Amino acid sequence: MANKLIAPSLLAADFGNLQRDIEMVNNSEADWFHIDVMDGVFVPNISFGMPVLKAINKHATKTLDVHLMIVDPDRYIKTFANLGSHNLTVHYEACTHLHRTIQAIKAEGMKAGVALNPHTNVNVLEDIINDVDIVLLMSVNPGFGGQTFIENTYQKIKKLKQLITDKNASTLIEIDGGVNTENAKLLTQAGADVLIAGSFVFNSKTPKKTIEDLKAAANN
Ligand SMILES: O=C(CO)[C@H](O)[C@H](O)COP(=O)(O)O
Repeated sequence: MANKLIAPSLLAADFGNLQRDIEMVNNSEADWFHIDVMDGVFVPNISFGMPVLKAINKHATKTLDVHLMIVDPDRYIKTFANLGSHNLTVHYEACTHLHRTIQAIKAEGMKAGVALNPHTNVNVLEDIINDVDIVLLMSVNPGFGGQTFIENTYQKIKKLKQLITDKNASTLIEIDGGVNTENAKLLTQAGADVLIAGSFVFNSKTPKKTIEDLKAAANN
């Protein structure tokens, strides 16, 4: 089984001690930093934007996996590339010309991701899956950390995995929301490649060990 990746979500970090939390992730078994940018329009919450990403990039030593929960993301593709993003994920629901957006992300040298809200059927990606590096399945409604995992996600992962196999694509499946050591193994067994975890990691008294436990559960 391929190495399953863990991406702690900085949304749940202590912003007053951001450098400390970034160093913790740097020194842990985590693979990526997950960074949620919210605009208060596409989702009912505002997180952080460019200056914070610039600060994260100064200290982070791992892949920056940026998730744009914003309307009309095309406006900022170049900006996020310049800020050091390695992966840039946009929402299917926020894009009018998804193919064009994906090409624009790749043209800036980044991996292109597409996120699907819980209500969006994975079939909408049928004609574009070979162009997509990462599909991020929201396993909670986007906008807030600490929500309960939506069980329907398992069947979406299996369906998406089948689509990827049928189309002979090499797309990674990333899961976002409510991930913990209870569901990590079931998620990777269903076909997930990358697990994002925010509150489960940063609310833990021993976050570095929690990342280790998640990594072990995901790869068990
Ligand atoms: O995209 C997100 C919310 O919209 C986050 O990445 C999500 O917050 C993950 O956090 P948690 O592990 O606490 O559910």
